[in-house]
Amino acid sequence: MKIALLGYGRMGQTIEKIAISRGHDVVLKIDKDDVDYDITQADVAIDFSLPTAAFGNITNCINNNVPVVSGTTGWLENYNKAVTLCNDKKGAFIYASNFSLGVNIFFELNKTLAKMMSNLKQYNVTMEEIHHTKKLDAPSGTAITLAEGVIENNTNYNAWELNETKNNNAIPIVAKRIGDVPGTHVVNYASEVDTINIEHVAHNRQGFALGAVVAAEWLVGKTGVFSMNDVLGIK
Ligand SMILES: NC(=O)C1=CN([C@@H]2O[C@H](COP(=O)(O)OP(=O)(O)OC[C@H]3O[C@@H](n4cnc5c(N)ncnc54)[C@H](O)[C@@H]3O)[C@@H](O)[C@H]2O)C=CC1
Ligand SMILES: O=C(O)C1=N[C@H](C(=O)O)C[C@H](O)C1
Repeated sequence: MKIALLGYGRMGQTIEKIAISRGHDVVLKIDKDDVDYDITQADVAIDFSLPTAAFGNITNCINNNVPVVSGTTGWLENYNKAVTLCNDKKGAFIYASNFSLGVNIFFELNKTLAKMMSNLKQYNVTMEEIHHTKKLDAPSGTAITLAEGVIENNTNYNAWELNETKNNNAIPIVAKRIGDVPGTHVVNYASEVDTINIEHVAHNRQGFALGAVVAAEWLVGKTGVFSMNDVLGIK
């Protein structure tokens, strides 16, 4: 496959190595100063750019009929517009807050635990995410997906809040920025007598990058808006 990388930072460079090792050609490496390029030379584009750049990159791909995978976080106020455009143009698009297989299993574990805890009002849920100091957005996209997983499956919560909660029905998410941490997420249920924690720790960026390349391989030839659950066959 001919792959365009939209964003050639930490993730773009990791994805390039994995794409080449799987037999693909990286035909475009687009970063902030590249404004004039022909996206149609690629079979598929993979966007890991900035919150302010992702929506423009995604719409450019859809408008040019190039399937696009995006892992950029922090731009989701425009997600529904991207979905509408993709459906109107009969394009192909996948966004995931986290492309790693392990986190996608963790998302399912989180939903199951949230359901089990729904009737146990003595437990309060909190979340913590830890990332490197260069990360621009907070809370992480993954923490937002985890919070949404609790809200959909546990009637005690209907919102999330960053750092402090003023609302009893909101899930507090604490965001920490430390060194070069690739990504750690903890979901914690605490009562007066005990605590249950589930935790995912990324050891490096390889899992995110491999998942994005696998998603790109899966997307080519399809029409529609998809999720990592579609790629991984998770119901
Ligand atoms: N969904 C997932 O599995 C993962 C998502 N991410 C997200 O991916 C994004 C990128 O992360 P990193 O690579 O660590 O960041 P980074 O800062 O290392 O790379 C982003 C690159 O995008 C470039 N850029 C700026 N404007 C651009 C434009 N208009 N078009 C293309 N590139 C442009 C920047 O110059 C930079 O080189 C972040 O939003 C991060 O949260 C990161 C890891 C995993
Ligand atoms: O910025 C990062 O590095 C990461 N961002 C994603 C997020 O916001 O959830 C995924 C991963 O945790 C790494």
